[in-house]
Amino acid sequence: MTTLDEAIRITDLKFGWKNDQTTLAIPSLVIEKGSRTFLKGDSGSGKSTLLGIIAGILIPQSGSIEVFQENIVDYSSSKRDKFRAEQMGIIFQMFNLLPYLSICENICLPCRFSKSRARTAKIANGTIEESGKDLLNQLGLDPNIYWSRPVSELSVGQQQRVAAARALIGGPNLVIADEPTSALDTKNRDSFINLLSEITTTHNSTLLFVSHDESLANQFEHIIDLSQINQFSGELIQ
Ligand SMILES: Nc1ncnc2c1ncn2[C@@H]1O[C@H](COP(=O)(O)OP(=O)(O)OP(=O)(O)O)[C@@H](O)[C@H]1O
Repeated sequence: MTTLDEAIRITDLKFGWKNDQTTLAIPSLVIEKGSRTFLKGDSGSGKSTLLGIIAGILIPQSGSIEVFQENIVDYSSSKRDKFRAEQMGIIFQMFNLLPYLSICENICLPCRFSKSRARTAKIANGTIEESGKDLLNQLGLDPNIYWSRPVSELSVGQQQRVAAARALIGGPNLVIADEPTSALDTKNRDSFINLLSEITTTHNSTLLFVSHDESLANQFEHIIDLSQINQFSGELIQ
């Protein structure tokens, strides 16, 4: 059972991309509500897979994944989608911006799927759009220049920041960031992490951050090494 202080509780997780292979076998993992955690692990060790499971995008073969006291494994896929839209802001490794939408439309999208995030954005800045512009500005992109542009015109580092603004709008309870700084220079990377910390602290959001760059780990309260918690030893999933 999860307690009210917990954002995520994973119990007896087993996941394999194919039924006869195990990628993750995690007996137990607990992440406290409001904490900021750095998840590290070698390339290919399963970090993105674990984030996909926590986000309810991937379903494990067995185990329970409780997010804010709800076992999302038991949910239908539409209920999981709704839960994700309400509770989570996700910066995907490949950004997943919608290329046929403008920057403005991409950033404001979560507020179309979540009333509570729309409400929080309006309370913060008057309108959803102003909230998006404020985030974009804080991330170092001038909204006067970029707001109405198609995302296809952006550099990779700029797309990463638009993806971050989309994840943060409306203060979701859980922010999941998969290599969110890989395309940023040092200056933008540091201000990005500061902003992520600031916004998640303001909303008492839980932050789960994945990066190859271990020099970033000291900016987080908790560090989880996937190789320490993943008991996968090559056995088949039973
Ligand atoms: N869509 C997929 N289909 C089949 N296997 C996959 C798929 N995605 C990942 N894998 C496999 O799962 C394992 C874990 O991959 P994952 O992307 O989770 O690792 P990672 O730790 O995030 O790596 P990186 O740091 O390089 O992004 C790898 O062996 C990978 O080949």
